[in-house]
Parts: sequence; C-alpha cells; structure tokens
Amino acid sequence: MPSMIEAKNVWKTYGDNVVLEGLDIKVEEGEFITMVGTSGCGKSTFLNMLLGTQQCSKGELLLDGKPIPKEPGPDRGIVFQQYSVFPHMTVLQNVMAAKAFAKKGLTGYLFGQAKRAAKDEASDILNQVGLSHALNKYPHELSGGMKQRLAIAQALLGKPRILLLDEPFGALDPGIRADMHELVLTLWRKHKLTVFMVTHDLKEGFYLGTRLWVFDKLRQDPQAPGAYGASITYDLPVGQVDKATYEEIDDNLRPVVELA
Ligand SMILES: Nc1ncnc2c1ncn2[C@@H]1O[C@H](COP(=O)(O)OP(=O)(O)OP(=O)(O)O)[C@@H](O)[C@H]1O
Repeated sequence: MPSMIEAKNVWKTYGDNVVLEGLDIKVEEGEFITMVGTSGCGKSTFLNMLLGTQQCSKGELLLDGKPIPKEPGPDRGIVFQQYSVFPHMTVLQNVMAAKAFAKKGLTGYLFGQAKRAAKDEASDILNQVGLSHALNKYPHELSGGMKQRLAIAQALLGKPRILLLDEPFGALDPGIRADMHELVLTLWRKHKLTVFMVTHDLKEGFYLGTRLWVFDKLRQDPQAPGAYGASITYDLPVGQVDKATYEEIDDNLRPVVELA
C-alpha cells in the first residue's frame, strides 16, 4: 500500500528563487508532523503544495500514491495564523456559510432539510472546538483563541483526513496556546487526522508532534541568496531526541542578531 503522502525529489522555484529542493519523504496516516525552520525557508509553501494551491516545479507529491489534486478539496483542511470570517455573520452562521459554499459554490444557499442538517453539523463541530456558548456571537466579540477555534471548526467541516496548520497559535498568549494544544491533540485523536503543522516554537513542535522536520538550506551562496533551496535537514521521531540535538536545532532557528 502506498504511503498517505509521499514526496519524490520535490523542488519548488519561483522564477530564479529556489525555495525547496530535493524533498524525499513518506508520511503515514495518523502521523502528526511539526515543521520548523528559519523565516522564508519554504514551510508555508510546502503546506500550500499539500493543500493544492501551489504545485511542485519538479518531482512528485503524491496522496495515496496519486498526484495531489491541483486545488483544495474537502479531504484537506487548513488553518492560518490570521483568519478571515464574515464580520456581519455570527459564529454559527459563519460555519453554516462555509458548509453552503463547500456544497453549492459561492452563490450557494441551503434550504429546508439541507439547512437544518447544516445547522446541526455546524453546532456539533462548534461544540467540539469549545464554542457552543458562542454560537450567536459576532467575530468582533471573539478573543484571539476563540477566533482560532472558529477557524479550526471551519477546517474540520469537510471531514478532512489531513489537517494543515500554518502557525495557528503564533499570535496567542501562552495560557490560551496551552488550551489550543490540548484541543488540537483531542481532535487529532478523535478524528484520526494526519496533521502537518508549521510552528516557530521548537518546544511546541516537540510537544505536539510525533515527528519533527527542520527545514534548512544545506548550501548557501551569499552572492545569490535564491540560488539554493531548503530541504528537510532533520526528520526526528519525537521522544527520541537527545539534549545536544535539541540545542543544535534551537540555535539554528534563532536569527543571527539574537545570537550576537
Ligand atoms: N506566491 C509566491 N510567489 C513568489 N514567491 C513566493 C510566493 N510564495 C512564497 N514565495 C517565496 O518563497 C519563499 C518561501 O516562503 P514561505 O512563506 O513558504 O516561507 P516560510 O518558511 O513559511 O516563512 P515564514 O516562517 O516567515 O512564514 C520566500 O522567499 C517567499 O518570498
């Protein structure tokens, strides 16, 4: 049986800018991959390739042994750091609208039984993310953590097998982040998701993931910063990492100014 996700010598370039080079990886269903790396090294680009909004420039990115579809689908949900919702709609209406769009396209409306089913489904998902008390609130009435809970609810609507998280908790306070960590771990287990999560926080990466990837450039040309791309320089099963390796990764992630 093919791996759920397989990258075979994947490259991504934008014009002369080589962003990713030679990615070769296999990911099995149910893994929780956390991804760290310096700013601009292509982590979001890789997530977008999994989502289907970006394509490889060279190589193959496979889902169940077939090329990933060239557009987002219900099997892949995504949560970004900043999320946009309809400001004039309540929490419940926003989730129902996402359902209607997924079903009927941008002009879609749901009526009768379909509308009632969408409402039940939206309420259930909002309950799972801990927003059952906020169904009738408007986005401007939500805290940062509540907004991200809403974003997660939207991402889960299509019953995805794969959840893509692009620094979803980067803007949240530490206490709220801890609550969100527990939520994500609960949803990952409950829905048997395969998760790919970008984070700037190495500790978060080690806490949440079953496997941690470090994106970095193996070669650099100071005269031509875009000449070489990043690859996955560490692929670590979480829980089996010694202190020295952790500190080495941590040092590499910190900007040069901070180390000076
Ligand atoms: N649509 C695009 N067109 C051209 N260049 C792009 C595009 N998207 C990303 N890039 C470039 O690709 C490189 C990688 O960007 P990407 O956002 O994937 O990095 P990142 O590792 O996620 O960074 P950060 O941690 O800061 O979010 C950057 O040099 C960026 O300018």
